[in-house]
Amino acid sequence: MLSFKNVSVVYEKGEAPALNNINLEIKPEEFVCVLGRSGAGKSTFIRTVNGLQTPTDGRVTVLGNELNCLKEKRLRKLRSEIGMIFQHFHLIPRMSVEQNVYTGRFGQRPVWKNMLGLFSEEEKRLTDSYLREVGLYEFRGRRVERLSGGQKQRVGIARAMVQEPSILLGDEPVASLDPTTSDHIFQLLKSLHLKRKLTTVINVHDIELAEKFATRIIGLQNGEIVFNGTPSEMTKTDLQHIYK
Ligand SMILES: Nc1ncnc2c1ncn2[C@@H]1O[C@H](COP(=O)(O)OP(=O)(O)OP(=O)(O)O)[C@@H](O)[C@H]1O
Repeated sequence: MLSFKNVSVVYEKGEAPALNNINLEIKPEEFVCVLGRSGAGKSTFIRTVNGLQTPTDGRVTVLGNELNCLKEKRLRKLRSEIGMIFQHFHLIPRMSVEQNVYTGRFGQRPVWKNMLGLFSEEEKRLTDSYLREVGLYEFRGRRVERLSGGQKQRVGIARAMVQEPSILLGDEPVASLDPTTSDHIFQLLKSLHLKRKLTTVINVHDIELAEKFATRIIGLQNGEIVFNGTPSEMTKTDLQHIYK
């Protein structure tokens, strides 16, 4: 599903690599949490999966496509298979919940249809169904700027899901939320993951959330994988190593 072969990312010549010779396979339907200190390379890792960051060395293969070899059109098509959620939501504050969710379809439609705001019955049905699933159907007409952080992240999740992705990526999606809301968001992510048979990869700072929800944990330190195993395999020593 996802494969990293000797992948390194160096942002500035002469500086330490943000990712250093990563070798990794992620299989379909895994729920992977990536742990690591600030600056360990978690965001860089996620960004290499959807082609937002090009590796300096090595090969990233996603759904059988080697990213380096893809032309813009194929990359765009592949990205429509990859939903993404963010720490700061990346929503359009003055637009409604529903309109924000519709933008998840933009990558799969001609630009003129997006500009005219024309959506098919199928797209409307999909949007309504995900708004119900994330618990925001009653709020569909409300401007996003009038929502709480947890509600905003639910909009972000619905927007990612209307793409009907097979891969869901999260770059610290709960870092701005309180512990209870974070747990609720993870419960939602896990239920979508199971129901839609997603392959999910999420960066998270909260060790307890990773232990509770992940099927596999990857620990990064200084751009290298220092732990790769199930939550039950992760010992205190492993954690000390990740957060050293
Ligand atoms: N656009 C960039 N240009 C130059 N250096 C960068 C860039 N983005 C990240 N870095 C550097 O790469 C390293 C890894 O950063 P990255 O953001 O991937 O870590 P992270 O684990 O996601 O951190 P955080 O938890 O703080 O978000 C850091 O040393 C960072 O300073």
